[in-house]
Amino acid sequence: MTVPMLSAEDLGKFFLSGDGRVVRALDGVSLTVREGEFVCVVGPSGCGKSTLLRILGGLEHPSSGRVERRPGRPPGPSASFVFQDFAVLPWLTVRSNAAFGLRMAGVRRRLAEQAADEWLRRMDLAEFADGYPDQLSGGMRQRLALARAFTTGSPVLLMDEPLGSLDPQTRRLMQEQLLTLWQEERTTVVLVTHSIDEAILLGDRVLVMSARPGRLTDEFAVPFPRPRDPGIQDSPEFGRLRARVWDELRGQLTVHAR
Ligand SMILES: Nc1ncnc2c1ncn2[C@@H]1O[C@H](COP(=O)(O)OP(=O)(O)OP(=O)(O)O)[C@@H](O)[C@H]1O
Repeated sequence: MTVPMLSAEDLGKFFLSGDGRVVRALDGVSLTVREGEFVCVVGPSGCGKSTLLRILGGLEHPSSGRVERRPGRPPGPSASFVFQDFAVLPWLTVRSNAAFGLRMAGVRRRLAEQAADEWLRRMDLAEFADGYPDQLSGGMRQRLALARAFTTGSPVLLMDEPLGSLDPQTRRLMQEQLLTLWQEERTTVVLVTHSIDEAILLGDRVLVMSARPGRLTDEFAVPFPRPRDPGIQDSPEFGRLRARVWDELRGQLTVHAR
């Protein structure tokens, strides 16, 4: 748990908006994510959470600062993304979608599909393997997106509000499933969410970001032992931590609203 898997030092990011203005999205963001750690990031809308995740995963270059990732073990992509909008490919079968990340990494079809089938089974999607994503419900499509990310065997999963478009009941079930899966896999995860409860339920640490330009303003260690029972959400200790995180986040929202 002590080996750094991913670290960012003094990240800054500027964008040029459509009307020629400079948008400062991130400023002085430094963080270290240890191997096997589950880190959640909360912050006001538009504060740069997705930008941070994209930079951590190498989809975007920072304007300043740097990111260091430990090379993947076993060889393969160094990070896999899971997005809110499922990002499944409608013209590919469910199996080919699950195998997609590995295929893109150059793994032969048969091996990639074997790995995909195993993850589809674990995600209760085995019977849909030959079907297409439009035959799946929203929750099932998001399970498919998770299956694809886990199938890659990538040591780091970067999740951008992965459960954000699910209805509350499905979201709760998915949180429980993610909790169980993570406990089995211990993959290093950075997850962006708007839900404080989700961040505390899933994470080892909750990082709070300021309104734009995004900076990390505070972090909270989550004291609940693993394996975690989703029932902890009803405990007084959970309530107290929720209140502390909300206090910090509300400060940032208020600054933003002024
Ligand atoms: N490619 C881009 N070009 C111009 N501006 C961008 C680009 N990407 C992001 N931005 C701007 O940078 C800021 C941070 O965006 P980002 O999507 O990272 O925020 P966020 O915290 O993930 O937002 P939300 O919570 O609403 O998903 C926003 O003002 C956004 O408009």
